[in-house]
Amino acid sequence: MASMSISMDISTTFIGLAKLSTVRTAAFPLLQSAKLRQFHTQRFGLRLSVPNRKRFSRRLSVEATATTTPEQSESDVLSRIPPDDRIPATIITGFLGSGKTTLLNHILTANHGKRIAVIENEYGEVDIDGSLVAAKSAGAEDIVMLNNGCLCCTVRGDLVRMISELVNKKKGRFDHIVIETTGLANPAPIIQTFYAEDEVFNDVKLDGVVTLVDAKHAGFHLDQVKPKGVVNEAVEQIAYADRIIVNKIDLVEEPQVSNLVQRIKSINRIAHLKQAEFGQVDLDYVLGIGGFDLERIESAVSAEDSEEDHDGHDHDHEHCHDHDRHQDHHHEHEHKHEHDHHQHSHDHTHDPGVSSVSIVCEGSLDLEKANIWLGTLLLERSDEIYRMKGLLSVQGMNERFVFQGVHDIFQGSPDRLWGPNEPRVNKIVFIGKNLDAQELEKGFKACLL
Ligand SMILES: Nc1nc2c(ncn2[C@@H]2O[C@H](COP(=O)(O)OP(=O)(O)OP(=O)(O)O)[C@@H](O)[C@H]2O)c(=O)[nH]1
Repeated sequence: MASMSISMDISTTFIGLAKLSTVRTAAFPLLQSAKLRQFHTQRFGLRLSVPNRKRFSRRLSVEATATTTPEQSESDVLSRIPPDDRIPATIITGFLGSGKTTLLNHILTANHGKRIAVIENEYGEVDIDGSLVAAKSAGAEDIVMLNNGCLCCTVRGDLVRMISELVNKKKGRFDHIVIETTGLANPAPIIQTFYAEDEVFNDVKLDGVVTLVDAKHAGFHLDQVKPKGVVNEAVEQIAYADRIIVNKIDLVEEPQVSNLVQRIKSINRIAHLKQAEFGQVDLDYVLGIGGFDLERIESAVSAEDSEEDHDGHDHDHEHCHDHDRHQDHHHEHEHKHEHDHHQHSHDHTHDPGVSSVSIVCEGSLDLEKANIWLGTLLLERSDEIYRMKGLLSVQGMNERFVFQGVHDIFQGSPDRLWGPNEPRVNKIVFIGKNLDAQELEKGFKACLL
């Protein structure tokens, strides 16, 4: 994989992407950082919520049966404990662009003998991750897309239905479910689904939460000071992890990785942590972890939680983002959680400045123009453009061109050939702060021939 600096020549970068099979552009070293350092460190205050203690305790009741009957022989006890043959599910989470799909593809293409069903949740209505996963996923039994909202919020009910459907219609055809969340998902409500929803709990057990952390950009997201009541998703994703993968270490120097590792440990001391490039970890690090232990997390964060005022108040979450094309996200979400010993309330809102803009249009791209437009855009806005993904139709190229960007780094490669009757449609999604949909669409369309 070649790398080049945008400062060399913006106008050759995008063309380079199109010509080389896979190219990473490590760009804008000057831009990144002064701004990053001025963010304050946010104190982490995890609020772990057990949605329904009674239901959650069902999981414990099996263990209680085993330990509260000492007079019985071990074999007698064991015979009373139904084997847990529920299907394991792994949640892959991590901030935008941290490498979730890359890890998923690694899982799907590796030789582990497991038949895996995938639930893919994309932020924005254009299904790009699904195409990228599907293209490489010889190992996947099924890939189901959840495109109309963020799993942790509006489509949580859909997740329940989807899991039930998978189980009811395809039981026996897969051994493991992998769920990739959006980069902006707060994992807590997703985790809770596995304990709170009968339809899920009876057939599926949460095997583990794997969080990808982008070694280059994570510090920026962790430092972001959110408005009062707004969840810092990057922090929560680390907080809820069983396994953490500090990914993309090829993009940074060792001291930066060490600092980040310390930082992560200050948020979550109990998760196992590995460093990786392109999500390349042993599969037994991420699959077959053996159960997400809600109580383990709960006790680990109780010290921080106890510093909050918990006296008998409701716990409301409110998230705002809407996934209409060319619009800022605003969705509202409210759910109440009951803690073991007390109730409390917090308003959780996804950062209201974060939005996605999706552009879909037929036509062929003029690379020269696209290059100049994109280069200029990123020079000015790379801090605020968290993520770009595109499936592009490039003039003179027979293959689809897959384009990915995370802040100032972007990468592209030709994908499969366009089908003979397949419309050459460009799809590009931007996720970031203060995006101007009209401006982006205008700029992109101006690059079409
Ligand atoms: N240099 C480098 N690039 C990586 C690494 N891992 C992933 N990438 C690239 O980073 C980009 C984003 O990776 P994805 O796997 O799509 O990230 P994601 O977390 O699924 O992204 P979202 O779905 O947008 O949240 C892609 O271009 C990957 O090829 C890595 O270790 N090093």
